[in-house]
Order: sequence, then C-alpha cells, then structure tokens
Amino acid sequence: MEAALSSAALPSLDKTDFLKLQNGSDIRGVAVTGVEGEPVSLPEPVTEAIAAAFGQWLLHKKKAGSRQLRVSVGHDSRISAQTLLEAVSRGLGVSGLDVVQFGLASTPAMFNSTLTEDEAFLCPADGAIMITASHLPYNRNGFKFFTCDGGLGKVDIKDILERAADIYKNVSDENLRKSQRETSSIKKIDYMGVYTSGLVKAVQRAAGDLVKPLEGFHIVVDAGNGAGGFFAAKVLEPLGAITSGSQFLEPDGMFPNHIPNPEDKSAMEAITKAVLDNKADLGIIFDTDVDRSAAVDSTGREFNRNRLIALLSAIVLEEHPGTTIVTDSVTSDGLTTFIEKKLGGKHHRFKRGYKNVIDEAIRLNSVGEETHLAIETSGHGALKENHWLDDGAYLMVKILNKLASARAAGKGSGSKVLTDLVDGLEEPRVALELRLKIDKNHPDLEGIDFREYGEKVLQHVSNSIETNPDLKRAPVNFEGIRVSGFGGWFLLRLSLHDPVLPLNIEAQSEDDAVKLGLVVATAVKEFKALDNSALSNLTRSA
Ligand SMILES: O=P(O)(O)OC[C@H]1O[C@H](O)[C@H](O)[C@@H](O)[C@@H]1O
Repeated sequence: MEAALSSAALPSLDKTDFLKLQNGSDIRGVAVTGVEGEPVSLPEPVTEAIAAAFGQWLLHKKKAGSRQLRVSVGHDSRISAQTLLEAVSRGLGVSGLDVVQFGLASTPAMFNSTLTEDEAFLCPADGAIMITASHLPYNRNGFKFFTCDGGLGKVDIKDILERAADIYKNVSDENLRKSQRETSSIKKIDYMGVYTSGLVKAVQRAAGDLVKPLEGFHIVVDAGNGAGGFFAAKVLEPLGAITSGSQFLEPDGMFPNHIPNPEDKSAMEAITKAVLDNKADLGIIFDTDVDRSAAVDSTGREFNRNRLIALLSAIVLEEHPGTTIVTDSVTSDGLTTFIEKKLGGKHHRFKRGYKNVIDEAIRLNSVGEETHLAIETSGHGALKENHWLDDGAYLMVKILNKLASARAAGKGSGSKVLTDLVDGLEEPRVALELRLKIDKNHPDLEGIDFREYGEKVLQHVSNSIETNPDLKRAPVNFEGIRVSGFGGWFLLRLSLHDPVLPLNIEAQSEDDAVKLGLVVATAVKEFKALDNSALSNLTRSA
C-alpha cells in the first residue's frame, strides 16, 4: 500500500490538536466536510498517526511472543468508514503490526475478536480498533480501542494521542515508514459470522439446546441504517423468529430515517410504530455500532432507560439472587425501590459513563461484592458472564433467552413474560433532562477552566439546599448533587465531556418538577457564564 502523505501537504498540528480529539475513553472528530463551521479534524494523516500510535502502545504493552502482533479493524456504516479503514491499516503497518480487516462490524464484535481462540479467523487479535462515532451526525467519526482486558480507558487514550502527535511530526521519515510497512500484512476476514453464531448458541443453550427456540415469535429490528442489521438475518432468523417488518437494516452513513440512538425520541417512536403496525411480539433497536440497545413489547411499551435496566435486573437477579446491580447516576428512585424491595437485590447507583459503570462493577467484584450487571440508562450494558463486554446485542440475547426459556417451559408466549417482569416498577409522571451550557469564554470564569467553574456551581447549589427543610440530599452519591424533595428528585452534575451541567428532574407532576427546577434556578442565578434559559422556560409557569 502506498503512503498517501508527503510532509509538505500536511497541516501543522501539535499535541494540543491531537488531545482535542479525546472524548473520554473514545477518540472522536470530524472526518468529512459538509457541515458549516465544522472543519475536518480527523483527516487521513492524523488517523494514520493515531493507528501507528496504538500499534506502538500495543507493542509496549504486550510482551514479545512467538508471532507478530495483529490488530483487527472494523467499522460502522459511516460514509468516511472506508477512507479511515485504509488510513488505520497504513498506520498499523507503520508500527509493523499485521492488520485483519473485518469490514462492517459492531463495536462488541471487535472486542470479542480479542477473546476468540480460532486461528482460522486469525483470532485472538492482540488489539482491536472500531471505527465509529456512535450516534453522532454523519460527518463525524472516531475510534474505540480494545485488548483482551477490555476497552482502553482515558489514560491510555491520552497516551496514544500524545504518541500520535510525535509520530505525526516525523511522518516525513519515509525510510522508517517503508521498512516497517514491508514486514506487515493486511488480510480480510468475515468475523461477524463467528460473533453472531456465539449469540445464536447462547439463546439455544438457554432454551435447553432447542435449535429454533424462537420459532413462531415475530420480532422486528430497527438498525437505524447503522451496523446492527445483521441481528435480523444472522441471529433471529436462525433461531426461528419471523423478522418481517424489520426496518432500516441496510447500512447508510447518511442515516436518512432517524438517528440510530435508543435515547432519541423519534428512533423509539419508529420502532414502536413498527411493532404495532406488524403486530409483532417484540421490537429491538440498536445504536449505530450496536453497543447500545432498547426494546419494545407487543403493546408498544418501551423497555428503555429505567425500564430496560429493571428488566435486565429482574433477569439477572433470578439467576443470581441478592446480587448488586451497578447503574449510572441518572437512574430513578423508583428503580432503586424495584431492585431492592421487589427483586431483593442491591442497587449501586454510580456515575454516568459506560466505562465508569463497567469498571466499578469489576472493582466491586474484586473487593468481594458480587455483581453481574453493569448498565446505563443510555442503553449500554455489560454482563460478567459475557466478559464485561459492553454489548447491546448481548443485552437483547438475555431478553430472547427469557422469551425462549419461558416458552420451552410452557409458560406462555409473546412478550408478556417480559412485561410481567417489570411489574411494580414505579415510574415518574415527569422525567426531563435540561443541559445547562457553560460559556467557556465568559469573563465570569476568571481564568479557571469550565470544570472548576462547574464544580463551583455544584458547591453553591449544595450549600443552598442545606437550609431548606423540603429538600434532602441523597445519602450516597458519586457524582454531582442529587436531592430529593416535592415527591421527586433532581441531579445536577458535570457532563463527562462537554462544558455542560446536565440537570435531571423526576417528579409526579409538572408543578413538582417546576418546584425542583426553581430550587436549582435560584441557586445558580449568580453564575453568569451558565446558560440557564432552559431552566427559565421550565420555571416560567411558576
Ligand atoms: O455526561 P454526558 O454529557 O451526559 O454524556 C455521558 C455519555 O457520554 C458518552 O456518550 C458515553 O458513551 C455514555 O456512556 C455516557 O453516558
């Protein structure tokens, strides 16, 4: 493969430019032009440098073994996927690593390829790269990195971006590039078949080794034109399910139908409509790269956010009575009551961020607190039995297992068995999230960064509630400030990535939601860099 770069053509970029591409434990940037005000920040040479840096990082981490290290690379349906795939492959070659291209794949399948033991599929891969920007608009793209220990965390991503900046500086050293490229190879493998047959077997096993345990079930899938279309033909149909009425299974990186995101209202409306129109037993929806999912029962009720967590908790607590369920911070009080009082488990409400939740579950197990499920309201979820793999498709497999085993045991068919499992979950009448932006350039910041400013706001809100007898601070809380009052609660916290303070409010009436909003509005009003217009809209009626 020819190098596409010449140092003369490269824009000059330094470490800061590279570090700007970090988004928590992912790398995200703009890969194509087309959106005004969003210049390309992830061009091919930058991508090449990042992949070369991952290669270096991997060589440093893994002890030299008997064979050359290899990295599997997959992508979602984005329009920039092919260009970035080639750039990633060249970059890995620069570091002298073998490349195994999987083509269209899901994020969990990429992680899985670091665990699969099958030389015929060039597995296990020593590292894996997924080219994706999840549900973000068509012009974005990015990378997630894996080894057999799981997804890379923030510290390693920073290390890789710093290495990439150095590599980028020396990119004109063609001799170095050439000598290393000659020792590496690029192969194409159809790995998704290996991954999907694992999912099929898991459901068959749960149904006492029945070959087609979903025979007669009608299940529709909505892949939002992302990478999840495989689930209908490669998982559900081999298990005997009818999938007619499934929609947006074809990959299309312009996402012409709806955003592939179970947190998006129009996406959930689309799958709900498909279930009702087709009189299906169940609907399943994925995000672009299939690490998140949600479902809809035959009556059109969503298993999403707290209801999805409740359903998975019920399934997991049947298998592991008393175990701890780890969730993100924006879960409802009703969910805690459901997990603890109805299911007899323990709810550990931790921080936002799928990696935080998974790492916390692993930590709890290591200190002797048994946990099998780490799950976020966003639809990210991981199970201990599945190597703590953050996998939207596997979450749906757990639901299918329940359907299949209930039917095999003669306990009815359809999705009622699932709906019954969440019976008793109290749901708030009003649930909203307002995202209050911090203007990073506002003079009120007085030289501190937006995070410190956000912390000051949180501290101030915290002080202001002390004297209010209607309010009670959550006794255990790991993120921001969570307060109960007026029959509901609010959580104000710093966004994981953005200069934003997300405010979640849940209440039993609009009036009570407004009262909670007013508490926050009053406390934050002196912070001039905070855009509280959304709060003003909410509280205007008071
Ligand atoms: O903190 P926020 O801005 O709400 O974002 C939080 C979200 O960020 C990313 O999308 C992560 O993939 C999610 O796991 C996380 O929940």
